[in-house]
Order: sequence, then C-alpha cells, then structure tokens
Amino acid sequence: MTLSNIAFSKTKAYQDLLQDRQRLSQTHLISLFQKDANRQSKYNIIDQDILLDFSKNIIDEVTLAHLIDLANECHLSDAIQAQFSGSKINQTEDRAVLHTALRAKANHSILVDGENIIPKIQAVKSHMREFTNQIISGDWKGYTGKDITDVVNIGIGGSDLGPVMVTEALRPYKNHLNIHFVSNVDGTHIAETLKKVNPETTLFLIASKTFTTQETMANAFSARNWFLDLAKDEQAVSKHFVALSTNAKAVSEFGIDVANMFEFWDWVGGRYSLWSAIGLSISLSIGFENFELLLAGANEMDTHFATASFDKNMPVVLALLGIWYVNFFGAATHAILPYDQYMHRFAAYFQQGDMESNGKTVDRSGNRVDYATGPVIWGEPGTNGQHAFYQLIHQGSQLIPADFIAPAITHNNIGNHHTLLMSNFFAQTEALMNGKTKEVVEEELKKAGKSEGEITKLSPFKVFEGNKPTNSILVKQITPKTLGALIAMYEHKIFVQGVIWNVFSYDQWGVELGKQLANSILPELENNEKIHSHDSSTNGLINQFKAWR
Ligand SMILES: O=P(O)(O)OC[C@H]1O[C@@H](O)[C@H](O)[C@@H](O)[C@@H]1O
Repeated sequence: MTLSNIAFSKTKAYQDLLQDRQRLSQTHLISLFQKDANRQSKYNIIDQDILLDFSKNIIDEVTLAHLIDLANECHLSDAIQAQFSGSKINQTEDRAVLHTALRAKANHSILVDGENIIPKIQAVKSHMREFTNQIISGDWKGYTGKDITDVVNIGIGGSDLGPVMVTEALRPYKNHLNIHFVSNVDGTHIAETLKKVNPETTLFLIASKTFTTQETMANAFSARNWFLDLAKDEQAVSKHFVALSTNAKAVSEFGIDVANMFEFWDWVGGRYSLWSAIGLSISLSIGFENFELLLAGANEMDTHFATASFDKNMPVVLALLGIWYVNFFGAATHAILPYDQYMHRFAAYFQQGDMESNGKTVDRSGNRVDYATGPVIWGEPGTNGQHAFYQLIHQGSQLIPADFIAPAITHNNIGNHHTLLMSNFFAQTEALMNGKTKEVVEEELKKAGKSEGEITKLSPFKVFEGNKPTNSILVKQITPKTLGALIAMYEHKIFVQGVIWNVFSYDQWGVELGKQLANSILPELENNEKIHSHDSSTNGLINQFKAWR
C-alpha cells in the first residue's frame, strides 16, 4: 500500500475552498458567532482530557465540509491505514513509518518485511525499565562505587529536542537525577556542561539514530576524552557510557559495549523518536512508569486519530485548518503558544517536527508543487510572548493563525498566579477575534477626557481589526499521559498535512547539502592558506576568519 498521488490544487475541494474564501472574505468571526448560537458546541472536540475549541476560526459548515472533502479526495483514510499498518510510505528512503508501533499495546502485531516488530520493541522497553530502575535506585554504580547523580544526553535534532521538551514539560514528575543535554557542536555546550558534573557520578547517553552525526560524535568523543583523563581507566567507560542508536557497528567502534546499547530501528524517524530508546533520558528523569504513561497517552491519541470521524478528529481538524490558512489566506507562519512555563520548548520541538517534515516543494511524483506547503512554526510561552511579539499578531499586516494551549490545573498553585495566567489565555483569543472598533476606541478616549482633536489623531492606532483565527487547546492538567496525547496530536496533524500537500513528510533531504559543504570546507580551515575555491563572499569570510583566529 503506497500513498496516493493526488495533486492538491487540482482537486474539486480546492476549487470549492477558493470560492469559500471569496464568500467569507467580508465575513467577520463575530458575525459567524452571532449567526449561529450553537457555534461553540459544533466546533469543539473533547477527548482524553483535552478540549480543542476551534470555533474561533474563519469557517462555516460549508467550509468545514469542503475541507473534509479535501481530505477524502486525497484518500486520507487510506494513508492513515497505510502508515499504521507499516507500509513503506517513506518512499524516498524505502522505509515504514512506525513511531505509532512504539506506543502500541504489547499484544498488538505489526509486520515489517514479514516480521512482527512488537516483541523487539517490548524487549528494548524491558531493558530500558531495568536500566532506569538500576540508575534511579542506585544499584548501578559508577567506577568508584558511587551512585549516578547526573545524566548527560548527547544528541542533536530528533535525538535531543524531544527529550529536552518532554523532560522540561514533565519537571513536576522529576526524581533526584540531574539531566543535562548537549547538542551544539560549539564547544561551549559540552564545556559548560562538563563543568557541572563529576565523572564518578555521571552517565553519558550518546543518542544518535545513525551514530555518524558530526556534532554528536564530536561531543561524544570530547566527553569520553574528558572522562578518561579523569578516570584513567578504559574499563570504566562501560559504567558511564551507553548508546541509543540503530547502528550497532558504529556503537561498538566508538567503544561502547553493545550490551549497553538501547536499540531502535530505521522505521522510527529521528523527529518522531522520543517514544523509542531515544526517550531513555525521559525515563531516567521521571521513571519508567511515567514514561509508559506518556506512551499510553500517545497510543490513545493514535486510536482517536485512526477511528474518529474527520469532523471530530483533533489532528485532522487542526491539519485542515492549517491548510485553510496557508493555502487560502496566504499565512506563512503558525504560532504555538503554550500557557505553561514547563512547556517552554514545545514550539521549538515542533519546529523540527513540522518544518523538517513538510518543508518541501517537490510532490510525490517528483514535480515541483504549485502551492504553498509547510508554514514556519514558532512560539514562546504565554504570557512572555504577549509582552514581546503579540503586537504583530494583533495589529501586524501578516495573518498568524495560532494555537493557544493551557492546563486547567497547575502544578504550582501559588497565590492567584494560575488564574492570572488563565485570564490572559482566555482574553487573548477573545481579543484576537473581536478586535476593537473605531467607535469603542473613540468612546474610551472620550471617557479618558481627550479632546476631539486628540481622539481623531489617536484612534486609528488604537483600533484592532480582530478576525484573527485561533485554536484553544485546554488540557485538564499536563501529565505524562496528556502530554503524550498532545504530542501525538501534533505529529498526526503534520502527517495529514503532508498527505494533502502530496509531499513525503518522513524524509529530510534538505538538511544534507549544508552537511556536505561543511565537510568540504573543514579541511580548508585546518591550514593558514588563503582560500580561492568558493564564491567571493564565502572566500572572503573564510579568509577573514583565518586572519582573525
Ligand atoms: O539521531 P541522529 O542520527 O544523530 O540524527 C540527528 C538529526 O540529524 C539531522 O541531520 C536530521 O535532519 C534530523 O532529522 C536528525 O534528528
């Protein structure tokens, strides 16, 4: 079973949606609410302690029906089925895409090349459980007999962002272990981290799907050298270095015993790998039982995605709304705004998740697309964002659809902080929708005692057009389970958009060119000769670098 190959812009639904866009061009969100007393309940999905309210979007029933037609015309149901069943839908790399299998129930069966992969997933999980328990309990000792106190995850991209985001989001569930992350090849990152840890009590997780990534290998070798300089014993490495990888050969060449390797497989995409052995830092941080709850939450979202009708399907609705704004309103970006300080890396995580997946311009037949695809994803936690960039969302010239995410229950009930936070959460989407008319502005200025002249001068700047679309995602509480569901919801959203845009969401050829060029420039930096082999800009920069270093 392969993915269908439907040109999105040639579908009937696309034409219908163009007309909807025309029809709604003069319609304000406020009037959509005024026209339909049931609007809130119609555009609302609740599942697994997550409420998605998408009523503040510029859609009506006809538009939603056309968006769903679009999904059907692009054979979305078949695509979902193809992904979940292990078809090799990552065609450019000839791989299945089965992060969903990592969180499937133990009695499930999913075949890849005729082999049921569930038993081997379970075997790695047992290894993770056992190892996690040994480290947390102190049964696992460092080379001088001391307990492990610090864990350093060395990885980049998908081998870093997911674990960082989740360990931060689930800090309230954290145990005594200090978890550090080193990703950047900038020596500062590893140097500053090593200053904080003691070799006798530190465990390094070398996290790399390929075990060839330049940044990760450089950091891993530096960590190993630092460790050996202090421990002065090769034998000690096995107690302090473990690998999370698909590449056993490279792991043992690095000097890590394969018994200390936590395996995963090529059908787990890097940016979808936090559910695999790459999640070991998460399991160490919050305990394996909580890690399993994270997987269970994601699994429940998988079931929701695979079974709910499209109009009641959170990932599908989010994906269709995203397409509505990217392709029919020209929105170039999409903001993810968590009103939860612990979720401060959530948007950064989905920058990779979304932009590395759908940042493509070639369709599944190898032709250039004639429509926009993946938007720029960005965001910061509320309310910090309000005091920084919300100005542009409210009054700027760009349309910026935004997801507002907040927990009803906080982990830190201090004074009235949570109600203060939530009042902002509710107020912002209301303000973005309603805006403020000239009449209201003038009335306010009048009440403030301004003269007629001042009112005329000031009022244009104080008017808010409103009509800015938002999704509100209210979560009962951020727990391992609900966080797992939220992440899976966004993962599936990305997949749905890729299906409809007719791009391959699970490869990432676009990151290769820079790597290739860096490899060819590297030897040129290792001597003091003047460089002439590039364009004049690159030559000039390299030569100035050499002159200054
Ligand atoms: O886990 P690895 O193999 O070290 O790869 C890390 C990252 O490497 C990048 O080159 C890829 O674009 C990412 O998708 C990937 O997550």
